[in-house]
Amino acid sequence: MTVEGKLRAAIVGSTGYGGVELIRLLQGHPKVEITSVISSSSAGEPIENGFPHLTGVFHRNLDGVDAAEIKERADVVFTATPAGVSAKLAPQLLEAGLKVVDLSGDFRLKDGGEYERWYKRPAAEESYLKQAVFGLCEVFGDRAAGAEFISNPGCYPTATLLGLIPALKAGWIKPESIIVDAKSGVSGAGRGVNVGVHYAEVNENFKAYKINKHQHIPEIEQTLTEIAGEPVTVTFTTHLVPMTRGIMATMYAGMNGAYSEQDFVDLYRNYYEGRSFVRVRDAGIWPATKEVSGSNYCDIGFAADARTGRVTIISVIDNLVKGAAGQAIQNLNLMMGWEETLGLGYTPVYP
Ligand SMILES: NC(=O)C1=CN([C@@H]2O[C@H](COP(=O)(O)OP(=O)(O)OC[C@H]3O[C@@H](n4cnc5c(N)ncnc54)[C@H](OP(=O)(O)O)[C@@H]3O)[C@@H](O)[C@H]2O)C=CC1
Ligand SMILES: CC(=O)N[C@@H](CCC(=O)OP(=O)(O)O)C(=O)O
Repeated sequence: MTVEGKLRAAIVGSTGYGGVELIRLLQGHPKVEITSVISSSSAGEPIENGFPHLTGVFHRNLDGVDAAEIKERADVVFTATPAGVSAKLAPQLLEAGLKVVDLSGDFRLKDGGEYERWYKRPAAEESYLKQAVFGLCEVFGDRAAGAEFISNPGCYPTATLLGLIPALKAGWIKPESIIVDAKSGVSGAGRGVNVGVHYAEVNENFKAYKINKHQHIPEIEQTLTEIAGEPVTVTFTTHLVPMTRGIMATMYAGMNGAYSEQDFVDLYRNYYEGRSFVRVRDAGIWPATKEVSGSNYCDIGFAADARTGRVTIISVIDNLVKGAAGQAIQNLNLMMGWEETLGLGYTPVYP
C-alpha cells in the first residue's frame, strides 16, 4: 500500500488554498507521498497550469472525484472542500477503507441539528458525525491515535480554543464572561470569487462580519462546554483585515482570582509542556500574526488586569497552516503514531 515505504495521500480540493497548502507542506514530509491531486472542475490538467509556483517542484495531472479510483491510488485522503461536499464524500471514502482527514466544517459539530442551524445545509449522517474525531491536537491528541477519520478544527476555533482551554480547565476564568474578538486575513475566505474579498473591498479597510452568526460559534462552544463541564456561550466577532494570511483571536474574560500574567504564563507552559507547536510568550510580550506566518505554531500571550479583574489573552496562528493544512498533517501524524512534528518543522516567514 505504500510508495517506497511511504503512505500514499490524495487531496480532494487540491486547487483551493487549503489544498495547495497541503501540497506545499507534504512535499517536506518524510513518510508521505502525494499520489493524487483531485479537482471537480479541472480533471486532466496539470496542476501547475493553475499554480505556476509549483513548476519544477510538484507535477501531477489532476484526477477526478471518484471514491473507487481514489482507493486505487491512496491510503489517506485529505478533503479540503467547501461545506457540504465531504458530508457526502467522506462516508464513501471511509466505506472504501480509506483514512480521511476532513478540513471542512461538515463533521465538527456532533449534533447534526446544530450543523443545519449554523451552516444552513443538510448535516452528514449521524453515525459519521459520531465517528469523526475532533482533531484539536494539543487537547485531544490522544483521541486521534489510531483513528480512521479526523475532523480538522476550524481556523478561528483553533486559535480561540488553544487560547482559552488551559485557563478554563483550571477554573481561572468565568465561563459566562468570555468575549472573543477575532481577525482573519483574506485567504481564510478561500480562493473562490466573492465580492467581499475583492481588493477594493479589503485594501485599507477593516470590517466586522457574521456578528453572532458565525458558523464557528457552536464549534467553539461545543469544546468549551466539554472542558468546563457546564454550558458555555461566547460572544464572538470576526473581522476581515487587509493581509493574506493570519488569524489573531483576542479574548477577554473575568478572572476568578487575582492571577498575574506570570501565573498565566506558568499555567499555559505547564498545560502545553512537550507540545512543540504552542509557544507561550513571556509575561507582557504579545504575539503578532507575522511571527507564525507559514508555520504550524500557535503563539499565545497575556495581559492580566488587577484593576478590572479581567484577563486579555492573545492567540495567533497562520489560518492556512495551524488553522488548516498544518494541523491536518499533525493529525495524520497522530493517527499513524508518528512524531507529531513530522513534515511540519517550518520556521515562520519573517518579515
Ligand atoms: N482557507 C482557510 O483558511 C481555511 C479553510 N477551511 C475550510 O477548508 C475547506 C477548504 O477551504 P479553502 O481551501 O480555503 O477553499 P477554496 O475555495 O480555496 O477551495 C475549495 C476547493 O474545493 C474544490 N471543490 C469545490 N466543489 C467541489 C466538489 N463538489 N467536489 C470536490 N471538490 C470541490 C474546488 O476545486 P475544484 O473546482 O478544482 O474541484 C476548490 O478549489 C473549506 O471547507 C474551508 O471552510 C478550514 C480552515 C481554514
Ligand atoms: C476570512 C473568512 O471569511 N474566513 C472564513 C473561514 C471559513 C472557514 O474556514 O470555514 P469552516 O471552518 O466552517 O470550514 C469565515 O469566516 O467564514
